[in-house]
Amino acid sequence: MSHADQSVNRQSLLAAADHARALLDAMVRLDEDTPVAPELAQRLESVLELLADHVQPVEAMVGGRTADRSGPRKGSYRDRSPISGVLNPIAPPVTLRVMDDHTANTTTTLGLAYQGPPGRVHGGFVASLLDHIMGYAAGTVGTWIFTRSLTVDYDHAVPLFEELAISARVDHIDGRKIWVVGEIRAEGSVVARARGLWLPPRAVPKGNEG
Ligand SMILES: CCCCCCCCCCCCCC(=O)SCCNC(=O)CCNC(=O)[C@H](O)C(C)(C)COP(=O)(O)OP(=O)(O)OC[C@H]1O[C@@H](n2cnc3c(N)ncnc32)[C@H](O)[C@@H]1OP(=O)(O)O
Repeated sequence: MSHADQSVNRQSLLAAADHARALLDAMVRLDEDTPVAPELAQRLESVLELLADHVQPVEAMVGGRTADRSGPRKGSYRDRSPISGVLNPIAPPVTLRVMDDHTANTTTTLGLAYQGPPGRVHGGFVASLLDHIMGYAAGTVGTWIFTRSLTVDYDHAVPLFEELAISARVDHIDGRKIWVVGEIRAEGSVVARARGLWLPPRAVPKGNEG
């Protein structure tokens, strides 16, 4: 496939991911007695049939930078992230800004697919957002790092449908330990805060040494 074709294909994939995102939103807004339910199930089944011969085996997609170098490039690992992956429909997605001063930030607005208590973002997803943005701040110190500990304070409701500003910074480094703080603001006020510890593995995971 030529570069131009690749780029057109990627645009189509991005559009498909956006449609899938809109589908997730529509699914959680459907009335249980919606008359279109049988047709919806049928149409989605045929979409899955279309994909059946084209989805990659999971082994090709698991892993980091060097997953399956044997075949043609299967696409970026980061594009598949559940938080910032543009090709992953469960990701809002958020566009990360990662800075040289060991900070990371983003903004996002979440809809009903992320609802916990009525009108509020699910607490687990609040933690996931913080974990991800804080992980990227920690990732400015060392490439391979894992969340070892994360403590979230839910100070106030994290609202749906309003722009959330999520930011994180490395607080201090103690040997291998990277301590990070993060927060979420809505309308300028802090609604959730977190503190966490990130650590590199003792050995780089197999297949990702390059
Ligand atoms: C392509 C790649 C790009 C990557 C870019 C980055 C972006 C990523 C974005 C993604 C973001 C999403 C991110 C994700 O989703 S990461 C996925 C979720 N996290 C994991 O899966 C991690 C699971 N854990 C482990 O694998 C290991 O525990 C690791 C490797 C982390 C460390 O195993 P290791 O065997 O080395 O160490 P240890 O566990 O014995 O502990 C080590 C030290 O830590 C101290 N300790 C522990 N807890 C606390 C505490 N609460 N307060 C104070 N101290 C604490 C403890 O006492 C000990 O201290 P010391 O005795 O050594 O002094």
